[in-house]
Amino acid sequence: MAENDDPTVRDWLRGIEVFARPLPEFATDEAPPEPTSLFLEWLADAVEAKVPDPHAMTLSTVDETGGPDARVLVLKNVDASGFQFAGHAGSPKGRQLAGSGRAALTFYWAQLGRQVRVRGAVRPAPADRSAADFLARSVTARAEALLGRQSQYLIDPHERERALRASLARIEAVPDLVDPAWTLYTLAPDVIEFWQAAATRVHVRLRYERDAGTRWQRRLLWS
Ligand SMILES: Cc1cc2nc3c(=O)[nH]c(=O)nc-3n(C[C@H](O)[C@H](O)[C@H](O)COP(=O)(O)O)c2cc1C
Repeated sequence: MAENDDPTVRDWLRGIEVFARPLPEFATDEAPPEPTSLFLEWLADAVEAKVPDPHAMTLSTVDETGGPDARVLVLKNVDASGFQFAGHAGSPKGRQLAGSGRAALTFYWAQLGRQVRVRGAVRPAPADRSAADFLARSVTARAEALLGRQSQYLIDPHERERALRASLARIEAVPDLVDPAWTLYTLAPDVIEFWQAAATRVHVRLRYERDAGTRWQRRLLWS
């Protein structure tokens, strides 16, 4: 059978409805001059609509060969400096962020038919802020991070259990132990797009682009 030639799967996928629910209107002429307040408004709407894990987002990066990579992370904060998230500097995403210095974030809030896309330069936060983020994590999450082996092959699950126990013991002995490789990153956006689905399929798109200064330009996009 040729690739992608299974009519059962194709028909099954085609039969799944998309955007078949009441969706909000997006009055772009009422959008604020800067995107942060609109993002926070949409995030609050997602919380209100009980979207599961509304602060989960896809972080996209490129590796040293230009190959794309992506994974889901939680958003830690948003302020005038940008979007913050945290991870291990020695992980694949940490190495990719250090290499290219740029990334993209994607949020999708299905209940509301809303997508937000963010692009920009990424910088590590000062060590004290990364440390504070690390110490705010659960003991197990800290113990796991201290292993510094994220995304490596796991050959022996028993070795992982042993290493985790040793890591937990280190934290018990020194409760404010910090992994210096745990890093809070800030993505300073230069482009943010707000995308609102419509049942008519005439979707509404508004893109904020930062000009050479710090001002934002708002532009509608074809859908
Ligand atoms: C909902 C959700 C939230 C996650 N949050 C984080 C996070 O905040 N930081 C993190 O390093 N990994 C987080 N992960 C795990 C990442 O998706 C990923 O597996 C891990 O960071 C390794 O990625 P890498 O190999 O690209 O470095 C989360 C996964 C999910 C599904």
